[in-house]
Amino acid sequence: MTEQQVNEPASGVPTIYQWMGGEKALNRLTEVFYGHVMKDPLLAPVFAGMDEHHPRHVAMWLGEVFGGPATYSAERGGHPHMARMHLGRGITEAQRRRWVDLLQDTADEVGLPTDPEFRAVFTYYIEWGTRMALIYSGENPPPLNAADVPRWHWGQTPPWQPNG
Ligand code: HEM
Repeated sequence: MTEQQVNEPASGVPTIYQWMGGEKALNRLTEVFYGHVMKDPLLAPVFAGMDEHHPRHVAMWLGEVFGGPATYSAERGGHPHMARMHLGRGITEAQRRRWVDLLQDTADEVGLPTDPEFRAVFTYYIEWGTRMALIYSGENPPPLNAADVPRWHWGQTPPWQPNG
C-alpha cells in the first residue's frame, strides 16, 4: 500500500503524516521525546525497562495513525500488540498528563509545523490516545482485538494552503 492510497482525499490534500514531515520527522520527535521522558521524575520509573527501539516503534505507530504506511500493522502486530504493551501498568492521570505535556513541548523543540490545523488534529489524537493507554493500563481493559490501528483525518480543520 502506498502513502497515496492511505488517508488521502481525492482533492490532493496531503495526509497529516506528509504534512508533519513523514518518517524522518516522526523519528526525530520520538527520539527527543523519550530522551526527556527518561529524565522525568514522574515518567522515568514507568519506562525503566524500555526497549531501546521503543522510540522507533512509537514513530511507526504514529505514522500509521496519521495516514502513512501501515508498517506498524505489518511488522509490530498492530493494535493488539500496542494495547498489550500497556496492560497492567496502572498509568496515573498525572503521568498521562506529563506524557502529553512533554510530547507537546518536544513537538515545538523539533520544529513540527505550528499551524493551527495541524496542531489541533495532532492534539486531538494525542489526547485520545493517552486516555486509551490509561484505560488499557487499568483494571478491566477492553479486549485487545477490539479495534484496528486508528486512522486520523483532518476532520474540521484541513490544512490551509494558498490557492487550495
Ligand atoms: C497517544 C498515546 C500513546 C501512544 C501512541 C503509545 C504508543 C505505544 C506503542 C506503539 C507501544 C508498543 C511499542 C512496541 O511495538 O513495542 C507502547 C508501549 C508502551 N507505552 Fe505507550 N503509548 C501512548 C501512551 C502511553 C502513556 C501515556 C504511557 C505512560 C505514561 C505509556 C507507556 C508505555 C510503556 C511503558 C510501554 C512499553 C515500553 C517498552 O518497554 O518498550 N504509553 N506505547
